[in-house]
Amino acid sequence: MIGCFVTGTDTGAGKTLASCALLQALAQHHGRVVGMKAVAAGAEPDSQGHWANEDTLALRAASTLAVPPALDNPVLLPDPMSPHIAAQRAGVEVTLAPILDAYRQLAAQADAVVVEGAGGWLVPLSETLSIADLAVALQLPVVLVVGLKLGCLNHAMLTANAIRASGLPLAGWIASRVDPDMLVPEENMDWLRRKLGAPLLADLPWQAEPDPRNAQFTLPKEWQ
Ligand SMILES: Nc1ncnc2c1ncn2[C@@H]1O[C@H](COP(=O)(O)OP(=O)(O)OP(=O)(O)O)[C@@H](O)[C@H]1O
Ligand SMILES: C[C@H](N)[C@H](N)CCCCCC(=O)O
Ligand SMILES: [Mg+2]
Repeated sequence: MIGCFVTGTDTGAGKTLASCALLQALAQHHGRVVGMKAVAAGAEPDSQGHWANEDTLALRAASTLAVPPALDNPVLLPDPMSPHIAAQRAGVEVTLAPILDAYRQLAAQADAVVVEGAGGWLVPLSETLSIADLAVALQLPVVLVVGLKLGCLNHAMLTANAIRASGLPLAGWIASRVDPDMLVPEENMDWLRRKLGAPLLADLPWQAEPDPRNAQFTLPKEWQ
């Protein structure tokens, strides 16, 4: 079973697009791949009028294994804001146990599980819990999505250092070209390639209408 935790340089870095593209790349080698939005903040009614999070719906569309919502999105908070505040406003406390339990159930059915975080690495889930704590509890290798724009070099290095300090391996990184007007993108990519110390798994071009099917991946050997 392959599992990984997708984090980003920030919210809006392109984690959902990258996670969907990663699911599709994994599906070329494995039959049952499933995405998980462990903690979602922000919900809208879906086509059947059920409340759902848009990242969860996108991950579902890129998965080959259909599972109940309690497994691919164990924590759904209505308000689109930092999860610790959304949870407070919903009158709930985010805890690890139900998320770990849902992940175990997914891992028992799937060949590959891609878990998307929320925002960046140190985003709070509660007064005492962060996204990093969740990734550590899951004991998953991490994929870092770098939203390629001015400022991302600092965010990428800080995040890579924090991931390694947590004891988890950085399995690779994905560039998502979120800013079509960025100056010297190739020079920035060159620096990240040399300094992040992990393989570039995919370089997602800027797309007016982002579609995960447009991605070319180089998966780590153990994921093929
Ligand atoms: N390569 C790209 N080209 C164009 N737009 C992109 C690209 N990557 C991401 N985007 C857009 O940037 C916006 C933010 O991306 P996205 O929602 O995937 O971020 P995220 O990291 O998943 O954030 P969150 O923390 O909310 O989960 C979206 O509208 C997305 O479609
Ligand atoms: C609501 C949003 N789309 C994300 N899911 C949550 C982003 C939290 C960011 C918190 C922060 O770092 O300030
Ligand atoms: Mg997302």
